[in-house]
Amino acid sequence: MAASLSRLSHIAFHVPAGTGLVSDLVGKFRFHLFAERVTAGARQLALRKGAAVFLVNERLGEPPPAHTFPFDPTRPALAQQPPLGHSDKEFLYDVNPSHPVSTASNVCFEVQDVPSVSRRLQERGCPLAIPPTDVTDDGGSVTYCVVRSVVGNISHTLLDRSRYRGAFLPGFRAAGDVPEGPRDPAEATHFDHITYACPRGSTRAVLDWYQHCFGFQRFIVNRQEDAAEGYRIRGRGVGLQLTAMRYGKGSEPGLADDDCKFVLAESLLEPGKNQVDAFLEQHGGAGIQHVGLYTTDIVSTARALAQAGVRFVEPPPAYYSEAGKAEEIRAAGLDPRLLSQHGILLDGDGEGGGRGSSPHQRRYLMQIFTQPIFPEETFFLELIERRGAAGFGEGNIRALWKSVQAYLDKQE
Ligand SMILES: O=C(O)C(=O)Cc1ccc(O)cc1
Repeated sequence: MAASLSRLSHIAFHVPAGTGLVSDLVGKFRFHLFAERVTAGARQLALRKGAAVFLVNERLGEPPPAHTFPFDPTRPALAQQPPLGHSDKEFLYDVNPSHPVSTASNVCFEVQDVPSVSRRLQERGCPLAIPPTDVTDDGGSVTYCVVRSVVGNISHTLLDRSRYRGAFLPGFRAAGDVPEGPRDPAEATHFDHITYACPRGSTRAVLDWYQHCFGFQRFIVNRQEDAAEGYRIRGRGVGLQLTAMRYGKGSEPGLADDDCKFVLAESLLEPGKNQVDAFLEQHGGAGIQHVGLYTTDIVSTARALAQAGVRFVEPPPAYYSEAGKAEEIRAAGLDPRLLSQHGILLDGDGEGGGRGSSPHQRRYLMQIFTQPIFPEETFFLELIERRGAAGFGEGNIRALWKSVQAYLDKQE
């Protein structure tokens, strides 16, 4: 039997000190710092927004921050590790990825029984980077292990925190201020999805690995999707293949609405620059390209984050005047001017959505994408509000793709 995952715990970044990630997450994205661990060589900070938790691992005492490190995308990433002077024991609960650029590289899950999950993974041929390990402090103890995935630098920490009552994990102390007052309108509730940028032709092997090791199951993101190939959007300058998967929870058959989905994105051979290939080149291989934060009120969330300084990708100028777009937005009970003011995209996912359907059938989603949050064209965040649509829509993806392509062309 595959190893069974209970729920997503957090997503971890690895960055050199001084990248500004923590101050951006707090000041612009309105995450709240709630726990920290500091050693001579590392700072680990846990930040929360609703149920979405990021762990930022900062390497201290390291010479140049990522944007001044002379990264050469034509050489293999692993040959270019910056000259670090710290031991790989500095980061608790993770392997040290020593990645040449800032990266989100660990998706951590809670599991019920780490030793049994580790045994199952080993039986399935998945070697552990860190075997089952106990960590204890005054709040109790946690057992964890780490497995490296088959995708670029992505690892998975698997942990059992059922015997722990502290702020986050043993070794961390509570930090930051607990937010007071009314609920923040910019609040996001949880991680909706995590999208991996994958090299061309690798999706099948990735799906097989997650299915084999963790019992992930494929799910359909759009009615137009081909069962063998995934959802392919191509032509007019776009070439993208999406395949989605999600984890089953042991004996529980379905997924709760707020469970995080995983999306594998590959570029298809089409002329011009694109977001997936730019990621692979500048990140130095496959990895987590973006994370979708779920909100129940995307207009308020986007407005609050923009006011705090978050920079979003601007949709192509013609997006809101495309045939039928304004009617589609009005039919959803929304004001096209309001969405265009904020740059929010609206689309059906091909399942009873979109134009021409009667209002009670309409299922749609709204999305807005941030610009990359590091100096490279790599990781970005997304806000997503779903009204019945569980997948993704072609219109939104085309709009994002075109905007990014125009931007990348200007960078030449
Ligand atoms: O729309 C989303 O959030 C997706 O996850 C689909 C997607 C994947 C990769 C891209 O470069 C752009 C869009």
